[in-house]
Amino acid sequence: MDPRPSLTSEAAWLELKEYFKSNLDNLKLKDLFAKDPQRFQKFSIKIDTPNDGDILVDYSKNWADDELMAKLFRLAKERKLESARSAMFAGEKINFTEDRAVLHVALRNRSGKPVIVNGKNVMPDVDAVLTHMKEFTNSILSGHWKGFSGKQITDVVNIGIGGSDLGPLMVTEALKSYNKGLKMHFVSNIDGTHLAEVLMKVDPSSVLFIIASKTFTTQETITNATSAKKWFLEYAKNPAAVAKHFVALSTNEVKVKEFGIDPANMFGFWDWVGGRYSLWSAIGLSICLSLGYDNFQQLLEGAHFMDNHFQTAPLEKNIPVILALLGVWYSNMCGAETHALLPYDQYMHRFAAYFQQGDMESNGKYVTRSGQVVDYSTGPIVWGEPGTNGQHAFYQLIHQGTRLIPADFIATVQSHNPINGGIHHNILLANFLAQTEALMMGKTEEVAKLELEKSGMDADSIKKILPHKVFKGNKPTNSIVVKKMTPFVLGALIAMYEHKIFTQGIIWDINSYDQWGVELGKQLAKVIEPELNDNKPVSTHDSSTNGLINFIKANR
Ligand SMILES: O=P(O)(O)OC[C@H]1O[C@H](O)[C@@H](O)[C@@H](O)[C@@H]1O
Repeated sequence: MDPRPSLTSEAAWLELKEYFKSNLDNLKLKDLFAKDPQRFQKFSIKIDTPNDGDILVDYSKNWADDELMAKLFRLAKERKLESARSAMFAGEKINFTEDRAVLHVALRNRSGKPVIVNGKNVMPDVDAVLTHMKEFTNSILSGHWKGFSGKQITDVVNIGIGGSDLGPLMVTEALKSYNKGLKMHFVSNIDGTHLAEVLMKVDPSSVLFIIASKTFTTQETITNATSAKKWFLEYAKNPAAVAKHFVALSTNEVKVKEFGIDPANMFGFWDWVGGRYSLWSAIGLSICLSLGYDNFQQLLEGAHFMDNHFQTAPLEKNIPVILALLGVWYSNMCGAETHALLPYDQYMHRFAAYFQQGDMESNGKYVTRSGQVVDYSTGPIVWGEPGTNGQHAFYQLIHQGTRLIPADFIATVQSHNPINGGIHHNILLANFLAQTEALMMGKTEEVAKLELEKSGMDADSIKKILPHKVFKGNKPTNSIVVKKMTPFVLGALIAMYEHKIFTQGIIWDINSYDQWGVELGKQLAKVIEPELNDNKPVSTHDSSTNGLINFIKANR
């Protein structure tokens, strides 16, 4: 990709700044709706999936009108978004700090077309790993695969961290109703409690450990895997039994062998798959085992469907592009610092946690691709919890706090658990709808006053309480509604956010695909770890770090 001029010198950027200053008062949500009866039709997009119903993205409750949208699309064009998108899909090494292509889209490429990396079509390798995953999954689920004592596998423990944990965990939870019978467990934290708690629940003769690590050098994962193997061998006694109970997902065959896992039990992937984009690769093996291979394939199909939309829809009708541009508007022009992801779906309780890595590790960068320090903000803080729990916890601050918090509300029309005649889901949906309406409409002083008067309150008390009862409203939200959370639809939603992150990275001119920021803490932990092995006081750090280390040593 060519070097880009500084973002703050782009004509569209300057126009947006000006628009913010002179027009924000004209972008009040209530007025925008009053002015234009067609606003919902104009500012929403429905895409029709082949078998899983429509996906509706309603972005009409945003501080945006036609003129603003036109400026945002112009910004995307000035930043050469379309050619950057082609570069990614064509396998150019857009992750230049690691000299790597960025091709998670190849992992779910169902088009039959080749994808070339370093002059080689990678699709045969991708398909070979998928076939291996399919065979293995079928053999485990059918009970054909037996443990060392002849028992079938009943439990799967995925040991990984970051991208080798969050994706499989989020998806197996989000699609739990498709589970084929295996009990799924995830161990990520180096805190021995995480592994110890899981080991208490599983039987060594019927457990399968999946050691998931792109590099196979991550300290947490290798330590957890080593402790799991030690625990397993205490029961199995025979090192040959490891082959029946340990498999590896990695790009590093040498390290996998060194750990003692047979390369026949290794599922490979490649350096052009970023950790936080790897659930589509062999890292998805626990997803396959939980949902069955056909459902995993549906997840890939859904993502591919969204890849096609992102590649072919005009910018003005392109969902990831629109979500990204609105995010840029709020972050860079309106001063928003965070973005909330609020799924009204209990199964999606790890969705925000997943995209904390997806977004914050991708776009948490302060240096442009050409090495300049940015003079604008980049990736937002991403956070969220499922509705309605969030409503009873932090929504107060969204409704009446001082900060601007753009939020995506996500809901499914149909529930996987329509218990008690569907009343739960009706109430859930009513809350989903009411919140974005309330955030937009607010409650004026007049309305609040009338309500208090009607309740019979005296004038003095009304005066005291009235300011606290007013909601300013005008809080922007997106609503994303799908028919049902199927594997296909979830795949499409994940890919939608991936491409949103890509688009924002291009606007901000940062490399969204490296993660050097996670290294420094790891390096320092390696220095400190041996210092904890004796009781001698330490004085080589700053006084705070010395004080903390010495407190720990004195209290062991
Ligand atoms: O799969 P691995 O190699 O164990 O890495 C696990 C994680 O490590 C680091 O925190 C980062 O590089 C993440 O992006 C990665 O997902």
